[in-house]
Amino acid sequence: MSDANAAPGGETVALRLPNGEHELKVVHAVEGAPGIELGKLLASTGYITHDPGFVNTGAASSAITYIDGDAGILRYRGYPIEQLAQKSTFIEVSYLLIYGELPTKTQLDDFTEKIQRHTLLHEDLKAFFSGFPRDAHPMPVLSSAVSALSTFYQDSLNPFDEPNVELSTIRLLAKVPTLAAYAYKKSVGQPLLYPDNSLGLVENFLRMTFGFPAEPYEVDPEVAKALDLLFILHADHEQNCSTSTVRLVGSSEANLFASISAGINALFGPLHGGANAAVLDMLEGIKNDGGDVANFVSRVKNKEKGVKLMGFGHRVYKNYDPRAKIIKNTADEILGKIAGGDELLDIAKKLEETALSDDYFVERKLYPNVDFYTGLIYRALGFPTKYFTVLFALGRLPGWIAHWREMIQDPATKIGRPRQIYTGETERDYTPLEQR
Ligand SMILES: CC(=O)SCCNC(=O)CCNC(=O)[C@H](O)C(C)(C)COP(=O)(O)OP(=O)(O)OC[C@H]1O[C@@H](n2cnc3c(N)ncnc32)[C@H](O)[C@@H]1OP(=O)(O)O
Ligand SMILES: O=C([O-])CC(=O)C(=O)O
Repeated sequence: MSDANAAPGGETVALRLPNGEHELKVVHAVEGAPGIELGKLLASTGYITHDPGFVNTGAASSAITYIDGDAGILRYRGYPIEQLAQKSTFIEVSYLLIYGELPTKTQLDDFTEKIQRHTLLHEDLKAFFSGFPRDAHPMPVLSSAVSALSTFYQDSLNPFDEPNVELSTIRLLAKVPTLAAYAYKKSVGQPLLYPDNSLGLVENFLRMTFGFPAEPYEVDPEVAKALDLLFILHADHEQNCSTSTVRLVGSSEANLFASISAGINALFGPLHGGANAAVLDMLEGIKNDGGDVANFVSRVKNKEKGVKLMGFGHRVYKNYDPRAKIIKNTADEILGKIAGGDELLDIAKKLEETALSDDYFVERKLYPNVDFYTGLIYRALGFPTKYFTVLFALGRLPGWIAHWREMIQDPATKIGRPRQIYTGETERDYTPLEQR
């Protein structure tokens, strides 16, 4: 086969397959990222591409988030993550991701007000929380509750009914923080609070999580600011596992609530969003073993079963994750202000330093990802480890919604349906039970 990647956009190159020579058109979807219509060509010739983990499969066209993994660049709708982190707010970023442009003041006020009006849950939905076991993990509690929204808003299940998709979007942005706070309250056995709609989205969530009914709760502005920043940094990451799940489920024309619930379940795993909790467990384990970072790193390099450097490595970033850079730079400040420092932060930094000067990690281009430093901040804000991935889900919600809407509106969308390479038995005859 010719070196197709070397050909400039618009040209055709020859692809030689056992069934003949084919012309392959080279397309440039994004500057610097050549795409080749190989998939379409192979499908037409009957070949199946074996790509476990979809390492090299472009499953969608998207105008939402741009990543250059080699250069460590992340942009939402063209805006660098560094600028958004410094200047924007989570609610504004949510608007940007979903509608494509930064809002005007009137648009932002209107969006904020709509969300504030929809934060309440139906009383029957609140009753779900008493059905889960007390020690239930808050992630499946959240995904079940989001799935249950489909049963309360049955008028909003048609994915092509635009006004109702808009309403479902607002309902999700408004109600998921309430559901997330209730998942927390359930896990600590405390009473649920009604939302206070005079508060902003993050402040309201903090109050419902840490406040008590009929007691005043002062939101610490430093805590709200730190959480808002983390939500911005998590808000989208193109075709990651949970977003791809949302798109895959939605490609069958399943409704928005069902698709987001599936995304929450995909996020739960420790190789994806669950890594933020796994990092903290890892750091605590190292601390309890006397802080021997070098020993832990050699266990990772020896590929000891179940031992990985959690919060390290990424499918797309082969350079420092720009979000991890921002979080690392702010962790000292935030932890200093809120918790007066943190011993685990010192272990994390030592771990990073040891890994980044080791050939094993250098050769494999393994750097800290978004999950490496976040858990330390969540812990300082008062969240238990088990709850960290729920916070990731709150941040990722607008990205999931934006992708679902983009997918539903895209005429090129087809039901997601990968093929397989069959490795089982060839045809054989049935043996009656008494002869086996
Ligand atoms: C929000 C997010 O989802 S960010 C990711 C969060 N997940 C984690 O932090 C979990 C730890 N990291 C990982 O498991 C992986 O790096 C993933 C899942 C993120 C990416 O996986 P992949 O792109 O499939 O990379 P892959 O597993 O092929 O790794 C390539 C090589 O690096 C090694 N490697 C990758 N990540 C790590 C790690 N965290 N610790 C040790 N070695 C690692 C692999 O063992 C493999 O080595 P090999 O070539 O000797 O077999
Ligand atoms: O993009 C990915 O593969 C993982 C992810 O969600 C992120 O890094 O935020």
